[in-house]
Amino acid sequence: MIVTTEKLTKRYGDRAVVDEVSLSVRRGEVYGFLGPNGAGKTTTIRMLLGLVRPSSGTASVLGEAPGTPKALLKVGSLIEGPGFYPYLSGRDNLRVHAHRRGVARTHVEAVLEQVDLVSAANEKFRRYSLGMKQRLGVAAALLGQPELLILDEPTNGLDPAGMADMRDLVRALAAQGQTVLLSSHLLGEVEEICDRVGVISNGRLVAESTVEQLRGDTVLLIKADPIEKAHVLIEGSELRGDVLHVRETDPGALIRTLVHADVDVQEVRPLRRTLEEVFFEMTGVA
Ligand SMILES: Nc1ncnc2c1ncn2[C@@H]1O[C@H](COP(=O)(O)OP(=O)(O)OP(=O)(O)O)[C@@H](O)[C@H]1O
Repeated sequence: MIVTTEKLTKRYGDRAVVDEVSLSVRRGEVYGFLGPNGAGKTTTIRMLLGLVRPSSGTASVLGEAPGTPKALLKVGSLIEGPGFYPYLSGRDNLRVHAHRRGVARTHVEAVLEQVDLVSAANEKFRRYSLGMKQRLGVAAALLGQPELLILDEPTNGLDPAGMADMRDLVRALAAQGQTVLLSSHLLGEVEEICDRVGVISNGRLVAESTVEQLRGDTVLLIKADPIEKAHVLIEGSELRGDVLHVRETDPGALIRTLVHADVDVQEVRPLRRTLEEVFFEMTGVA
């Protein structure tokens, strides 16, 4: 396990903004920390980085207590935009960061490549698009080859193209084996790039599982004629108006059964609950 928390809690006054959160991030996965604004994502992440002291509960990051020098050396993070100098180039900004963190200069070229900014490396930071600025932030977080990369709302404020770019970047890093913990209030985003998801609502972790598990079983929708005959033939099917719903079995076998019985099959398609629907059910927030 790269990260584990045990009943991690942060109270401000008598309000628990993070309330007994127990989560785990495994090596090599992209873990999505999903929740509406104000749910407690940033506070949790700040506790994992040793920036906020928990009121109770524990957290372990790469086997270390959060915020200890040993833990910090193995974690790269992008929370608030890192300080970059507008009049320095992207490359020079990274050199400054590398120097501050005691990372060899040669790493700068490697991370520029990782985030696909080599061709723009000599341009001044202030000329970068928001998406490029964010990628440079990820590059800075990658300096020192951290075992864990933590990104807090990495696509916030980006236009759709920038968001797509950032998703591609996270996927590319994951393909290289990088463990990533990212937070988001965007379901589609988490759905697309994460292996597992922790859903947080009002400070509480209300679910933790793979995206698939979260969605639950897939249901097949069947249109056929005559529908009543199909209903009788397909065990466990439910007649809903003029279509059938059935928990996914083998669609091929199902179609064969109907066709052999002279039932005309017009449509068979999966009815997938979107993560959005699931999320809404769990948090009451669309
Ligand atoms: N220092 C603080 N003092 C008091 N309340 C705080 C403090 N920091 C955060 N909060 C409150 O805790 C709650 C959770 O905030 P947090 O930033 O962790 O949420 P979040 O899920 O990251 O949301 P967002 O996406 O808006 O950042 C919010 O209601 C916030 O107002």
